[in-house]
Amino acid sequence: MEKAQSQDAAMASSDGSALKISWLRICDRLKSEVGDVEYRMWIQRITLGPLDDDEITLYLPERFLRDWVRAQYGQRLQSLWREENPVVQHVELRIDKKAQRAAAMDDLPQASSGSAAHSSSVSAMASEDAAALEREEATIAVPTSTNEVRNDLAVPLDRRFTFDNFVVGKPNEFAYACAGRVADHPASPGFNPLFLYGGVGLGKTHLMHAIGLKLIERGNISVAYMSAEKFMYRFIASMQSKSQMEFKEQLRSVDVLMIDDLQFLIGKNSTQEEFFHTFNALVDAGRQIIVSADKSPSDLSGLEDRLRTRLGCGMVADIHATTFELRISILEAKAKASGTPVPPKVLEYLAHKITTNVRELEGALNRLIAHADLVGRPVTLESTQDVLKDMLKAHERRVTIDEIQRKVAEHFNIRLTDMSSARRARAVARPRQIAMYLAKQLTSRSLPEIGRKFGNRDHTTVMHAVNRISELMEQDPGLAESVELLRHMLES
Ligand SMILES: Nc1ncnc2c1ncn2[C@@H]1O[C@H](COP(=O)(O)OP(=O)(O)OP(=O)(O)O)[C@@H](O)[C@H]1O
Repeated sequence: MEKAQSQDAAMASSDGSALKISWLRICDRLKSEVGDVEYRMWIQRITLGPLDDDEITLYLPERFLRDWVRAQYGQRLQSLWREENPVVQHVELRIDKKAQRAAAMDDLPQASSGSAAHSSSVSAMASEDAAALEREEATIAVPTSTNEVRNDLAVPLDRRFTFDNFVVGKPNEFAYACAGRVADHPASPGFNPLFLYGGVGLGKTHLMHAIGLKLIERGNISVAYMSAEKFMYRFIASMQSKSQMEFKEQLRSVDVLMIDDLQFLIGKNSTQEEFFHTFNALVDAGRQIIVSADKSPSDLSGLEDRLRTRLGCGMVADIHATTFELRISILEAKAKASGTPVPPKVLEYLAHKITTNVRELEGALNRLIAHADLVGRPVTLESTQDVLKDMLKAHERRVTIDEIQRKVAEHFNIRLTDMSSARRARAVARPRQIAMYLAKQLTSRSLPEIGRKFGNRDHTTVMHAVNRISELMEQDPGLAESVELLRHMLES
């Protein structure tokens, strides 16, 4: 009787609709754990396959997606399935063969048949991607120079991002000089590739565009600029539309290739490989490559070694965080260009309050100027405090993972490097877990982002740390007090 019941339960939980419901619930849970961006990028690409005994198959359309999902979410998918549906004990991640295109040049396996139901979901995905790409294309302005690449590969350059509009100070003078040199003498020895790196909103894109604009202005040179993300989507789209050769040829035909935010390619092995071959082909042919990233080549762990080595072979230039003096100079230049008078004490106030990046500084100034124009009153310190109230408040409260790591390391008297080290001794591992817990509580970072900041740990490790510290805080008042004290120090 009991056996019959459990068989019934197993059947009920393994029929198609029960599986779909389980899968939807798992997707919801993953979405809240990993955040919207990661979810859309990876989990949403998965389609549900059949259940065979106790093994559920999940499909991904490309090898690199499959490998990435397996490495990042494999264990978590398995444990969520086990929780949601006791019939499922194992999760198998497979490449959907129908989604692949026969491509002799490519490293992906050859196409073969798959299930009809599944192939329709994949072609739906392919057309969804194509539609997204079309929408993107539609929002891209038409290039105004005949020298720009006239294919669908490159994104037009922003004409405001010139060398003249770039304010130079100690933190960016070296990068500025290197960019100027490449604009004057592209592909010269020692400057190919040019690798620009630095924190968010510090002018990397601006400098790349400035190089491109100057080269185009001088004439007869083709420049292609795109983000690494766009490179990846173009690459995938070319596979889906069987136009890889065209994609490769277009890339290899440019004189200057600029790829922004290269860190996006971390973990995307097939796209990295494609980029590596493009890189070699262009450099060997005496063309210029310019790359930007948030870290130096040697710190971009997750990129293949051979690619990192090649990226570091030319000129590597760091853009440092802004100083107060540079922020003031940037504000003065932008205020002057706007034509609206802004008193020096307002500029000083902004430069003191907004220290994170130039994009935010610029945004604050633009808001003040727009407000003054709209109400027809001059900008004053009082109006600044009022207009930017919410923005300034958000700045005051913002806590970064770096600060959390520093404070926690100081508090427990451990080395800062132990926050990302592999050491497992309790004296190090517990403070690290506390720092992860505080990062989850005090920042809006997703679990994978937090994991990356702690020595590229998996998001499940972060989740475990968060749960463990919550439990311990209930059991151990001493530990709860330490954590609360740290939270208070970080928030005040
Ligand atoms: N030194 C500078 N002088 C003038 N404007 C600057 C300077 N640095 C940055 N900016 C402006 O700040 C904004 C952000 O810069 P940009 O987009 O180049 O940053 P980024 O380093 O590429 O950031 P991300 O990491 O987000 O890609 C742009 O509007 C840019 O013009």
